Amino acid sequence: MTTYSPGSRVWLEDSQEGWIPAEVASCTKASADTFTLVLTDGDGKETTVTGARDSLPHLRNPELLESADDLATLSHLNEPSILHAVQTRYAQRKIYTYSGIVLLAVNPFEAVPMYTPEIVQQYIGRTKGELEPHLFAIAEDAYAAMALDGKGQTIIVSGESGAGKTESAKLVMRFIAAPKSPRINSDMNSFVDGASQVEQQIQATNPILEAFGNAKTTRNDNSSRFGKYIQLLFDTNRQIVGARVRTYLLERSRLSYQTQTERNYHIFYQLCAGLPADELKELGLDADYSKFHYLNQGGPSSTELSDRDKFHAMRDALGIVGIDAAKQTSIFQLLAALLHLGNIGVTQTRSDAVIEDDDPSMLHAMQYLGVDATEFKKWTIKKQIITRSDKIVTTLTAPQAVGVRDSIARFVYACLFEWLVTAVNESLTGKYGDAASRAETYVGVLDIYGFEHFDKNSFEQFCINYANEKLQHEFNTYVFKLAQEDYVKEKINWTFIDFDDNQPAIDLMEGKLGILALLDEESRLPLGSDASFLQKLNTQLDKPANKAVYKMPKFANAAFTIAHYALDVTYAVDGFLEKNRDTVPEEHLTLLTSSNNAFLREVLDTALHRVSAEAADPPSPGGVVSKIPDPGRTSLAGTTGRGSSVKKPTLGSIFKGSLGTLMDMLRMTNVHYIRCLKPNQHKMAWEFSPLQVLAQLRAAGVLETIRISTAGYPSRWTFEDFARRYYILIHWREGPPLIKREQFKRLCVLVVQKAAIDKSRYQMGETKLFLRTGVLATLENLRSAKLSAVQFMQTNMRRLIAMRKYRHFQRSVVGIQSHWRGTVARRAFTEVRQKALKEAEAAKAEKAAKAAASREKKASKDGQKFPVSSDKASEKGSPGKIRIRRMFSFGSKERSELALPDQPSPEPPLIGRRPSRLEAATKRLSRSWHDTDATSRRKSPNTLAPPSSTGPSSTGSSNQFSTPIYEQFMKKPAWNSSTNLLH
Ligand SMILES: Nc1ncnc2c1ncn2[C@@H]1O[C@H](COP(=O)(O)OP(=O)(O)OP(=O)(O)O)[C@@H](O)[C@H]1O
Repeated sequence: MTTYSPGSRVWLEDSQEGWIPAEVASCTKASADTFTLVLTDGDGKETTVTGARDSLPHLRNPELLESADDLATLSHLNEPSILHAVQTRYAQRKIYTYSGIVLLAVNPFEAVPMYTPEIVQQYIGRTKGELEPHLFAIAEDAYAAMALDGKGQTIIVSGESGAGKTESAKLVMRFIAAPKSPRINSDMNSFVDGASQVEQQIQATNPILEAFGNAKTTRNDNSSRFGKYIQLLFDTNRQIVGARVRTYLLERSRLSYQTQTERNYHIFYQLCAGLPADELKELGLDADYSKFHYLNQGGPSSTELSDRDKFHAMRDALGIVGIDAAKQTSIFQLLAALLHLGNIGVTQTRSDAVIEDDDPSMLHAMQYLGVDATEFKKWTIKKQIITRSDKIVTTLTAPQAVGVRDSIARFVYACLFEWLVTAVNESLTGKYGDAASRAETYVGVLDIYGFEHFDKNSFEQFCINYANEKLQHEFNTYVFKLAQEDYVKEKINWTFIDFDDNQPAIDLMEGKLGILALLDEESRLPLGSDASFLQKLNTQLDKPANKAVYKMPKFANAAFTIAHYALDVTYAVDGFLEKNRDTVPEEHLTLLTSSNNAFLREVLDTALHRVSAEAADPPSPGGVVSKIPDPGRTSLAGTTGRGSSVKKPTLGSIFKGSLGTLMDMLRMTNVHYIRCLKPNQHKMAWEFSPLQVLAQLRAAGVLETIRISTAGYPSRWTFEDFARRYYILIHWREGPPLIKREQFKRLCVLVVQKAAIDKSRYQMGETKLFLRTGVLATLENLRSAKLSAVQFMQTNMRRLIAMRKYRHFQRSVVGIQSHWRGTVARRAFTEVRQKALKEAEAAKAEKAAKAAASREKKASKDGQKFPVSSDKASEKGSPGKIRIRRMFSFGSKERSELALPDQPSPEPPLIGRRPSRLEAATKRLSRSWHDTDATSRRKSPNTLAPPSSTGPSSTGSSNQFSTPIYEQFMKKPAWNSSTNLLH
């Protein structure tokens, strides 16, 4: 059990973000089994939580694990931690994350450079986990497993609409179909340069299926409105020999109705935009598609140009899969017929529906369908009820007649789609399934709609969620089985545990007296209704045995609720019967199957009768039956004959049948999972809406899987990996030697003992160490604490060494500086002294000359007296002597010239003895030095910088010594470099 203590990192629930990080400020025991936590979030806001240990906030993982590329390695496996890991990685532009055997793929909503030929090359031959998570890693894993023992593989790609299933499935298929050493191609969308014919055919299926099966919806501009399973077939040499496509539950209602923001199937717009004018005219069509009722209910098309381009691409693709020009024209005629069908005017007179005999749309439609217009009109506005003894014909109201008209259009379109899939398959496997019979093994890719829940959920959501419930069951069984297999293989003590399985929900839907059975029963009653269906449901299913899965909603009358594995969904019964029956009246079926249009007959024949019996492809001419299991196909009729003896299957039963076949096949294969996630509703690149993704993680069963995982030992480490990471937890004398001797298991034992992990919380297997949830977090915390202590010691030791070095360096610099200053001062002093001596000598000579001159004068004017009145005359000595005296005397004019300009007061006079000239000069020089130095030191007190160039010597002072000395100093680079160093 994980513990809370001050400093523990937790997740606090938040209505906007889902969860926000917080820290435990204090933890106290409130009662015997309840605790009170005071939490502080990032903004410093305090929150107090009180509750039993299980209800306390989820713990956060150590930072190292927070953006782990495999969620299964998280120590605290909880919703917020998983969401946070996916969000952090997405913010780092990492769209793929593993969650055990599942790859989570978050839609980037913009082209990402992750599928280049270079990246394809990187993933070929590499095992999952060697490189960053990627769907190529999953594809390579599947291919390698298939190549190894020939076992069939299936990659299930699921997710909600717009999450990126189709794009992911296409990339996976391209990777698998790519030659295993493709030439590098600069076009990132086509890394299969030089693809073989089979590969080209496989790629050609995309534009065809997308044109006929995709449409613009509010959630996705290119939404696949059907599920599909594509099987890539390989021979014994693991070379691709062909492929097979199976489709599930095409959304038929779209053909006759679309909401304002959605569109009909792309093919209709492509036809109007891309067909040449003469061909359009021939078909009675118009480039302005808004003239057709089936196309003008939805929003305006903003992609006409791309519709035209796509039409040509689709036409080329039809050619590649072997549908020739004549067949193409027949297809376009049928499509034109459907558009005209939608334009047939139905009016109402009193209580009867009326269609004009010469309605141009009806005539056009019947012309292309090859059906008699009178008969068509009759059975569109009338209805025949066959009783045991009689046939009763009644008239229909206008809305009922419109309903019949639309059901015919939907039925023909569904048959056309089915025929196309068959044609594509013939091209991919050869007419007699030749490739399928040569194939030894396969990799299948299932692109299936994810769990859906809207404000109003109807029959479509019921079927989709039924499929997801079945897939989830397979998934749980598979994950659980895998987990347990590992325990057995590693020989650890393990009691097989049961997990809450979703079988009850599946039984509720498909059981003998389940929802689908009751719906079929009601659908077959001539007077069956949605209300009586709901009544049946409540009578049969609202029982204590179903309490956990079936509920009658409190606030909705015409609805029922199913507790799915992901969440509870309430279905409105309104329209269930109509959608389940969705078939044409018997009279119309007869009209269509006996049409003059040979192509229409072929289409219906293919769709209605080459079905379940042909579930396994027909034997090739050589009589070899395919070894490859067939994932089933959408059958539009039962297994019995044609005409009135056909027991018309309901959509529900068709879907149940094909799903059953699919599940049988999945059980025979190794399954790989890709769960696509849509990060936001407005298709914005790199925007992440946590609450929305959380709902998808729940719906994708990721959290359910985690729940299963946490029941056992979710963290598994090989002894070596574990030892190398955690050896620092034991004594340094023990760890490294054990690693050197490769005694990893022994080291693991020492680590868990040293960390005082309870024995019930880990198990030693044969090659792996199994840890219960939370243990890894404890070990990570211990490791972080130890590393922090080591780092602390290292930091302080480094600081000490650096300080010592610094002081030594500082002393050296100061020593050099004082030596250098001494040298410079001595040099200056010598210069001054020499100059002074010279001047003294000159003065002496001058004095001698003057004395001689004076003596001469005296001799010539003997006896004459001269008056002495000026100050100068009072000075004793010769003029030279007087000048020298003035120069070195204090208080004189010369002295002031020598003084530094900023010297506040003159030097006090020497008391007693008058200093010698040399003494005075030396003293002045040294004082000048000292003062200058002090001034510059004052200016930059913390440095050992040389005297500033703006100091006294450069301010125009008359100091004849300081200027050249400073200049010398300034010229010395050693000063600057040493100064910088000390900075
Ligand atoms: N790997 C990717 N890189 C770039 N863009 C992507 C990727 N995957 C999906 N997209 C974008 O998301 C859009 C929707 O993707 P996609 O059609 O595959 O969704 P989907 O899950 O198949 O939806 P639906 O169920 O409605 O068919 C694409 O048109 C594309 O713009």
